[in-house]
Amino acid sequence: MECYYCFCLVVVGACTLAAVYVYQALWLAPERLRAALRAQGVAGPRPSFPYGNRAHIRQAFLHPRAAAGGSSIVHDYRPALFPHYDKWRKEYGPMFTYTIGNMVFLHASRADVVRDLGLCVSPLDLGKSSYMKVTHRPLFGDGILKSSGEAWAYQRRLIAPEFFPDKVRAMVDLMVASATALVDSWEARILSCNNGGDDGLELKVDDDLRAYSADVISKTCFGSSYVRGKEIFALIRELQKTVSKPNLMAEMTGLTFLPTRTNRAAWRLNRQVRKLVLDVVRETSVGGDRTTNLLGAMLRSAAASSGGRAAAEDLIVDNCKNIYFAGYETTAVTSAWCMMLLALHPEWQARLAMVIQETLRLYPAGSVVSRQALRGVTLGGVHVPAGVNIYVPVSTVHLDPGLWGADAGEFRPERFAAGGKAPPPHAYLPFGAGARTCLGQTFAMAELKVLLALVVSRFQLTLSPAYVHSPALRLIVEPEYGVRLVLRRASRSPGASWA
Ligand code: HEM
Repeated sequence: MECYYCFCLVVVGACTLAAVYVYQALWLAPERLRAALRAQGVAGPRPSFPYGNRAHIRQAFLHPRAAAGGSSIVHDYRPALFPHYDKWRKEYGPMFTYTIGNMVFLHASRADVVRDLGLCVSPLDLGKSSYMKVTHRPLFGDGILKSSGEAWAYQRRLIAPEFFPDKVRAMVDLMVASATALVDSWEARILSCNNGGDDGLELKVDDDLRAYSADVISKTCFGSSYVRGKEIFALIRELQKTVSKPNLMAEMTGLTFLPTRTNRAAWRLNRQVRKLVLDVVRETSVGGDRTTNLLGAMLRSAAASSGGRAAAEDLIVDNCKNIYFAGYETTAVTSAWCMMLLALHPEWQARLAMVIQETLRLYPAGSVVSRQALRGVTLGGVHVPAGVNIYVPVSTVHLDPGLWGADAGEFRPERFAAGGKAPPPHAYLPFGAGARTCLGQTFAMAELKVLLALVVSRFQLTLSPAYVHSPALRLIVEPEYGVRLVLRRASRSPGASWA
């Protein structure tokens, strides 16, 4: 009998301890962070236990989203994609706090916060936001995009030199060859579908632009041909779709081993991608030290490291996936948005560089710049305690009439004209901000310029009446139904300029 009481006491004690631990982790710890922000005047919606403000977010999404076509295109996609941010910004101003599960967020759409992000130069100050890290693990692993601290700094040092301007210049010929193959194929399709006439070709350009982007990344960074990379890209895109919905329970508990349908699909895709990447690695290894591309740099670093074979393979596979994702989707989607805007505003088809910049302002592929304070930092005059996730909503900064003027929501590439009024400081961040800005920025701009210059020199673009304007968030902001254009062969070269 005594034994029974002892057992009951142990069970009750263990349950109480577990309950206290859970309450501490899910409520008291985040409440301390919220209190520190509240004390400095940073307010926000009241969270409830245990999911924080998740119900408020769901409610905000209940309103029907706008989809528009033809002349009724509105560039501001925030009411459709981020209605909760819009609502809270109206209630609490440009800096507010909210909570998802036990993760506390500081939402800040102010240029001084962007400026201060740039001042936090130590990898120990700010890391990447850990929100969705568990959900996205199959897609990003511990590669450069999602890692923090010294692990991130090491990978940045390893990868950055591969995207220095002289390296990118050496890649331009490969970009031109890939872009030429694409426009040649479009021209051939126009000719074959019109029997040599020029009534134009209706085309959903997205998949072809993805193929171009995949070809460029594959050849320049990995030396493999697109034929080999094609399978990897298709799998990564499937993986991206599979893990794009937050798995809140896994985020709060860290438990990822449950064989749910999503988990099983992600594991399968992950195994397939790993195998294919390692196949490419084995082929590349034959080139040994002579391989001068990104993959070669990673192979040399892995060979020099003392971390063992599994760690070396992880470094390579994770970063190949990261670069495929970072450099493939982003550029393909930006070029699709760019062609949509050029079709809508044909008068700009001869002046491209400003158009690319304006496209990246209206349709930045990365919708937020996200960080997590690894130790206390000061941003925009607010002391942000360690553990807080900092989200800068890029489109809100880009569309702020206080920063960009009353026409902030309109397509006006001339705002980037050389010699014109300079864009407002710390208010343009399509490639991120601070120490973690996009490594592929020069590469991406070169790739976009090469492609668009060739496209507008060969074709006149108009928007198809079938185009439906519906930006959708799938990790990056994409045209939900693709970009449908009508392409006609240009009667003469318009002489696209980089003005
Ligand atoms: C239009 C095309 C692109 C856009 C809009 C874009 C945008 C971004 C953004 C917003 C970030 C996060 C920056 C931050 O958190 O402050 C990022 C990071 C990154 N991007 Fe890009 N990117 C593009 C193309 C590329 C390409 C072509 C590559 C490589 C081939 C690339 C490689 C990377 C890498 C490695 C990082 C991680 C940097 C780090 O965390 O240290 N990106 N990019």
